Amino acid sequence: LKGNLPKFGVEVEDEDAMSLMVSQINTWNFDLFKFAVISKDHPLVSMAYVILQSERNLLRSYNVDPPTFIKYMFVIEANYHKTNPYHNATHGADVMQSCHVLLGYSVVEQVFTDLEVFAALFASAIHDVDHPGLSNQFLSNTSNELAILYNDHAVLENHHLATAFKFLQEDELNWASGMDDKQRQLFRKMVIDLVLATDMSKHLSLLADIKTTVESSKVAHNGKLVLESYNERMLVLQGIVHSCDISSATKALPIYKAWTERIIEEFYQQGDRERDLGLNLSPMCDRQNPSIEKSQVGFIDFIVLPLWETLGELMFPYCQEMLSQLNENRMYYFSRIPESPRCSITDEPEERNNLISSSEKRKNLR
Ligand SMILES: COc1ccc(C2=NN(C3CCN(c4nc(N)nc5sccc45)CC3)C(=O)[C@@H]3CC=CC[C@H]23)cc1OC
Ligand SMILES: [Mg+2]
Repeated sequence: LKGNLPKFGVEVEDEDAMSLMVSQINTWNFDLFKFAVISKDHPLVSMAYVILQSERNLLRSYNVDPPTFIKYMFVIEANYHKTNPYHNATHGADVMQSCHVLLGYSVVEQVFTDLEVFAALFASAIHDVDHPGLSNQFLSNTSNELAILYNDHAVLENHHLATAFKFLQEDELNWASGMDDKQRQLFRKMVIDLVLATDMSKHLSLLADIKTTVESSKVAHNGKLVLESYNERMLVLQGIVHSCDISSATKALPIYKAWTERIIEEFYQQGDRERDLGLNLSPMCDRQNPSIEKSQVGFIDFIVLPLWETLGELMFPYCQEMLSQLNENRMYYFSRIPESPRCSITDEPEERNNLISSSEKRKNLR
C-alpha cells in the first residue's frame, strides 16, 4: 500500500514555510502554535511523520507501512479534543518534538535502541489522546465511568493507552503488523510504562528513583550514559517523557506564556463545573480567585525545577539552556505576583503608616 504520501505527511499550503519550520525541528524553542497553523491544524500527524520517517527513518526499521501509519495518526489526532485549551493535539505534538530533541543529545544517543526511541516518541504522541480536559481527581469525585473502569488509579493515563491500542487492533490502522511478535510485545510494554509515568501522582517517586540512578549512573569515558537493566533504561526514558510533558516553563517566554494561558483556562473550565456541582474547587481552578503567577512559581519551585535539575545532572552538559530559561521564566512570574490584598488593620490610617507596603518589602528583598 505505497500511496504517494505528501512530503510532510499532510497537504500544506506553503511548502517553503513548512520546510523552514521543519529545518528547526531539532531546536528547543520550536513554535508549535505556528506549526499547527502551517500544518493546517494537523500538528500531530505531520510531527509524527517528519520525526519518525524523515528525521529518524524508524518506520522502515520496523517494516511500518507509512500510509497505514499516517491513517492511524489521523485517527489519534482526531481523538484529541480540539475544544481543550491545553490537552489537545498541539500538546501531544509538543511533547513528541521536545522528546525528539532530548533523545538527539549525544549523551543519550546510541544509549537507547531504536525500538526504545520509537516507543518514547510514540508514547509522547499518544500520551493524552481523548483527554476530557478534566483531572483524575475530578473524574473520581464525580464517579465518572472512566474512574469506575480504572478503579481511581491513573484513570486518564490508562484511558489514553487503551484508546491508542484499541485503534491499533483495526486492520486498516494496524501499522505494527510488520513487527515481529517479540518486538511488538516489548514495544507495547514500554509505551504502557512510559504513558503511566506521565501521571502527576507518580512524580515524586519517579524523581526519587531518577536521583538514585543519577548518583549510581556511571557515565562512560565517552560521555555516554551507561544504563544496565531494563528498569534503569525505562526509568531514564520515563524521566525524559515526563519532563517533556511538564517542559512549558523551560521554553522561550512567549511560548511558555501561551501554554500557561491554555492550562489555566482548562483548569477554570473544570472549576466552573465543580462550582456548578457544589464540589470543592481544585487548586488553580477558581477563575473568581485567580492565582496564576503564584501557581506558576509554585509549580516551578516544587515540581518543574527539581525534575529538570536532576535531568540536567543526568544529561550534563545538556539541558543547561532549559535550566537558565526556567529561572528567567520564574522571575517573570515571581515579579508579577500581585500585592497581597490589604488586611483589615490597614484600614486604620495610623496602622497604615507603620506597614511597609509589600511591594517595598519585595524591592528590599531583590
Ligand atoms: C504551563 O503550566 C502548567 C502546565 C501543566 C500543569 C499540570 N498540572 N498538573 C498538576 C500539577 C500539580 N498540581 C498542584 N496541585 C497543588 N495542590 N499544588 C501545587 S503547587 C504546584 C503544582 C500544584 C495539580 C495539577 C497536572 O496534573 C497536569 C497533567 C499532567 C502534567 C502536568 C499538568 C500545570 C501548569 O501550571 C500550574
Ligand atoms: Mg496526561
